[in-house]
This record gives sequence, C-alpha cells and structure tokens, in this order.
Amino acid sequence: MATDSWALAVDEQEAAVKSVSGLSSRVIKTNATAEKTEEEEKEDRAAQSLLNKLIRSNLVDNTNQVEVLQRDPNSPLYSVKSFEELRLKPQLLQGVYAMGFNRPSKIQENALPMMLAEPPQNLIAQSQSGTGKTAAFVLAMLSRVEPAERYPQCLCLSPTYELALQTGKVIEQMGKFHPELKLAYAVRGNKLERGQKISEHIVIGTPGTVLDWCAKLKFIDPKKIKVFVLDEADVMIATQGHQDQSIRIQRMLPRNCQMLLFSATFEDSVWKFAQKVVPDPNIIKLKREEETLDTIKQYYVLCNNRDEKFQALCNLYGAITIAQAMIFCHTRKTASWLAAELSKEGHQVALLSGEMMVEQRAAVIERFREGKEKVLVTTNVCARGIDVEQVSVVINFDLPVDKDGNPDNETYLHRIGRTGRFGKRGLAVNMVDSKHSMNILNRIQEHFNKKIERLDTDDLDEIEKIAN
Ligand SMILES: Nc1ncnc2c1ncn2[C@@H]1O[C@H](COP(=O)(O)OP(=O)(O)OP(=O)(O)O)[C@@H](O)[C@H]1O
Repeated sequence: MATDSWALAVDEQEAAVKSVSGLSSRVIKTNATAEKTEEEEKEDRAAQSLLNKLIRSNLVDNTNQVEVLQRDPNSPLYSVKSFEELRLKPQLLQGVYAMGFNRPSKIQENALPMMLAEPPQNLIAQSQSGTGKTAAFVLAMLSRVEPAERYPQCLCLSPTYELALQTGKVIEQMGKFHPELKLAYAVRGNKLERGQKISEHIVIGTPGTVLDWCAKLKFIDPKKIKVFVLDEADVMIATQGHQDQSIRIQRMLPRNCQMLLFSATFEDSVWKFAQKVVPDPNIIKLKREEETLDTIKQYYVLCNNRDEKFQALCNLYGAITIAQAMIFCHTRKTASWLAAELSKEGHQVALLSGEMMVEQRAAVIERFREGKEKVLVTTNVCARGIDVEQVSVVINFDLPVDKDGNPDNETYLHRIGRTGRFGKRGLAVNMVDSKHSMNILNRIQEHFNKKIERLDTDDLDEIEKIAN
C-alpha cells in the first residue's frame, strides 16, 4: 500500500513542483506523502476491494488447506461437501443454486456448518478476496431471519457505501425466492424520519450511520439483532473512527447475538480488533496460494532515460509476438505518456489510471481481459491484486519501490509471479535507467535469489531467443 500512496503523492506533486529545484521538490513530496498516507491507504484498500468485486466472476480457487481453530476443541468438526447437507430452507437452497453454486467453496465447507450451528457460534474467518466469504455470511444471515417478524434481525457492517451495496446485491440475489424478506441500507444520505422504526429484516451499512441508527436515532433496536457481521475488517480498520464505531455497535448487541468477522488479510491490528468484537470465536484461515518466480524468465534492459526505455519496448514488440502485456509505471504521468506513445505506434492500448472511478477501472480491465486491447498500461495503485491469466509478458517500465525508495519485493512478486495452478511460462522485462534502479534490481535479485539476465533489445536475434 505504501508504494501506491507514494506514487499518488508523487503524481500530485509532480504537477505542483514543476518550477522548483530537485531538492526542494523532494522535500515537498516527502511531506505530502506523510500527510496523505492514511487517507489514501483507506481509499486504496476500499477501492481495491470494490474493484476486485466488480471484476470477479468466479471463485478464486485455492489448493491450500483450511486451518480451523475451534472454540471448543472437543466438539466434532463438521465440514460439508454439498449445500444439501446444510439443511437450508428450500427457498434458500433454490437461491443458492440459482446463483450457479454447485458446491461449497473451500472456506465455505468449514465455515457454513459453524455459522449455521445451533446454538449459534461466533466466527473469525480470513481468506483472500474471492474465496466465498460474502456468499457464506449472506447465507448465514438469510437462514436465521424470521420473515414474519418485521424488525431488523441481522446487521452487517461494511467499510464503504459502495461495498455495502455490493453485499446488498448478493443478499437480494440469494434471497430472491424469499420475496417477503426486506433489506435496508444504513448509509449516509439515506435519511429517515425521526421516531420511525425500521421494519426491514436485514440492515447493511457503514459503521457511522449504523451507530446513529442504533444509538442516537433509535431506528434499530440493537437488542433484537441475532446476527452481527463485520465484513472486510482489514479495510474497516484502515479508516479512522470505524474501529471505535464498530466496537460501540457491538457493545449494544445482546450476549447471544452471533458475531461473525471476515477479513482478506490478517495483520496484527486486524487480529486485535477481531478479538475485541468477536468473543469466544471459532477461527478459520485459508492461506493465500503462493506465487513463485520459478516459471518466469526475467530480464533487464539497460537504458539511459525514458525515451530509451520506450525505444527498447518498441524493439521488443518488433521482434516477438506479444499476445497481451501489462506495463507498470510508477506515476500516472508516465503511464499516460507511455499509453499515448504506444497508441501512436499503432498499439491497442488500455490505460488504468488513479483518477478513474472504480467502475471505469473495472470496465477497462474487463475489456483487456476480453482481449479488446492488447496492452494495459497501469500504475501500481490501480493494478494491485488484478489477475489477468492470459498475460504472458509483464514489463516493469519502472521498478517497484516503496515510499523510502527501497525495492518493493512483494509488489514485484505479485506483478510477475504466478501461482502453481497458473504456472504457465511468463516473461518479465525490467527497464533500468540509472545507477539507482540498477541497485534496486540487484537487491530484488538477491531477495529472490534468482538471476535476472541482461537483454540487449538492439539485438533482434537475442530477443527472438527469449521468446522461445
Ligand atoms: N460455492 C460457490 N460456488 C461457486 N461460486 C461461488 C461460491 N461461493 C461464492 N461464489 C462466487 O465466487 C465469487 C467470490 O465470492 P465472494 O464474493 O463470496 O468472495 P469473498 O471472499 O467474499 O470476496 P471479497 O473478500 O472480495 O468480498 C462471487 O462471484 C460469488 O458469486
């Protein structure tokens, strides 16, 4: 994340400091970064999460083992291989199948029996985005709702309005054979008359508004809540205030309310927060599938400046057939310049840029996935976490560095690495244009203990060889 914030700050400052000397611009950049980091991080995480949801059409497969830590280690551990085994209400099972789900996902196999158990059990679950967490807790909420009782029974907290809407859509889809079931959004801008009580069964919203609705405005009676879901806990705590608000909401709930918390990552801060809001939890974790550089051929090209980097890129394109490539730049400005230059050369280029709305970004990625464009130029901010399987060539037009200018190995791995399943061969080319970037490259090599070969892009024979 830090890299992205840094790049964003650099982008913004690039425009502002054009006329000042190199030294003072560095100072200004550093200050701006420090000031902006927190805000941008929040924005980044929420935007990234939304982007992932918008572009994802299926489950993310994972061959790792699920780790389960039961609150009561002596109770039997149930796991299910089919939705029938869960004895869901028929309308709900119908909803699940109508969504095209044939069987529970890996995390759902363990999480669903725990979430649906009687008496209800609390759960903290962590697994990467796209592994079926949302579908799981939506199913849990829907199966506990009593449609005949017209008051909120399930409460779900999301970090942003947009993310709340996405979850709402899943509730609507899965609950579609339960037409009497109603959903309300507790988000800023959704104003209700004072003194009113909500009759909807499920309320989904952001912590600030939900807290107002429960405490100040009393639209919701928190004592009647049976299921409390805290989604995207990692994104949630990146926002100032959300953590406290969530805890205050949780304190108003009855003791026997089922508490469920989900997160894609599990840093210490998330874990501490989770333990504060979920008493006596069962814990489920599914490790991310590891990416490796084993099947990737890595090269670097030595250049003197941006124009030479561009020329090297053109030489590459001239010599080998590149089905689809992703090109990473450090700043928006470079990315737009490069996209324009490539277009002039006749390439079909897509540009992902930080100033685009998340929906626009999702549309660009979708088009690229469909092969409508062959080159995707992007900054790191926009491309984190995007898997485009068919991309065989990745170009680091700028090497990934963190806010202190050190190599960002994690981002490097994520940009060019492949998981075992998509272990197709790939090609990565790094553009190096200064002593500093050569130093970064060397440190990346050392970190991964993998040699990155030099490539001379003026030598067509040599380039052709790497393609085979
Ligand atoms: N059992 C299943 N079978 C097939 N598809 C599923 C199943 N469960 C979920 N999906 C689909 O897989 C995708 C990812 O699921 P879901 O959104 O629940 O994951 P997630 O872990 O909540 O991701 P995020 O953290 O981004 O919210 C969705 O398109 C969803 O409809």
